[in-house]
Amino acid sequence: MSALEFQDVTVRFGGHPAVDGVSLTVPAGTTVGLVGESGSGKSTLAAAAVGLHRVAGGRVLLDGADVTRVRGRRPVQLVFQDPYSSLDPRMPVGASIAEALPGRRPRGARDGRVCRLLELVHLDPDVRRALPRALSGGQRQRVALARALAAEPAVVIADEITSALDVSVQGSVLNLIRELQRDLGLTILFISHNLAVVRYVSDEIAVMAGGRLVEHGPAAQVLTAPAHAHTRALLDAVPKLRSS
Ligand SMILES: Nc1ncnc2c1ncn2[C@@H]1O[C@H](COP(=O)(O)OP(=O)(O)OP(=O)(O)O)[C@@H](O)[C@H]1O
Repeated sequence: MSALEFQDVTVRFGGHPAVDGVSLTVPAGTTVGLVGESGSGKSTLAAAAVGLHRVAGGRVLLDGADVTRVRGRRPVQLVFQDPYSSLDPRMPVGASIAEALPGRRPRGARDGRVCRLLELVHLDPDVRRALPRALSGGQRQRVALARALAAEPAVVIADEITSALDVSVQGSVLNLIRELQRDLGLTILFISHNLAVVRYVSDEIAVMAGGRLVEHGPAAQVLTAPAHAHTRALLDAVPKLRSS
């Protein structure tokens, strides 16, 4: 299990800071939910952690080492809202997952590993022969998770992974996230604009607004005693928040 640590991270686009001095730790083996309205900088922070955006200031550390400088195998895996962006539409999903497996292994061993990864995300191993377009949105998102797990990551960053799904499917993907976190001891940064969704999976909740982190604490505390006006506004946007 590994901790992911953003230390005073700044990311700029054309001089404008989209992420402005954010410090946030995702403790090993826990899920931290990151919420904030559209444009608050959540995705930019996530992309910085996997080297997709250059960090203009600060550092992103994995167990104390700068993760943006890691060569080869990526210990931090990012799963997006739209699995089409991570799955090649012309490639059977099994091949997409196999591509992400580390190291060399015989074909039979690769196929066996792909089947086990599909089972882990509760898909029939036969799905490996299908193209992404033959699958439902929820199934594609499960394949994207299997592909991320194939890389044997220490940390998974899930960026709005349920936002494009029907509400009924959202619940089953959220259950899967909880299960994977618990069974594999993953460290997860779970990003969503929807506080109700974040609440369901998170040990801690962090809130971004205007590129800055404005609130962070245990999930129950942030939800019941929000300290910042932005958090209260996000809570007000979820009128049907039920207790569980
Ligand atoms: N590649 C880019 N080039 C220029 N500006 C960008 C780029 N990516 C993001 N931005 C800007 O950075 C700011 C933060 O965007 P970001 O996508 O990180 O926010 P977000 O909280 O993830 O919102 P959303 O959920 O809508 O994606 C916004 O003002 C956005 O327009």
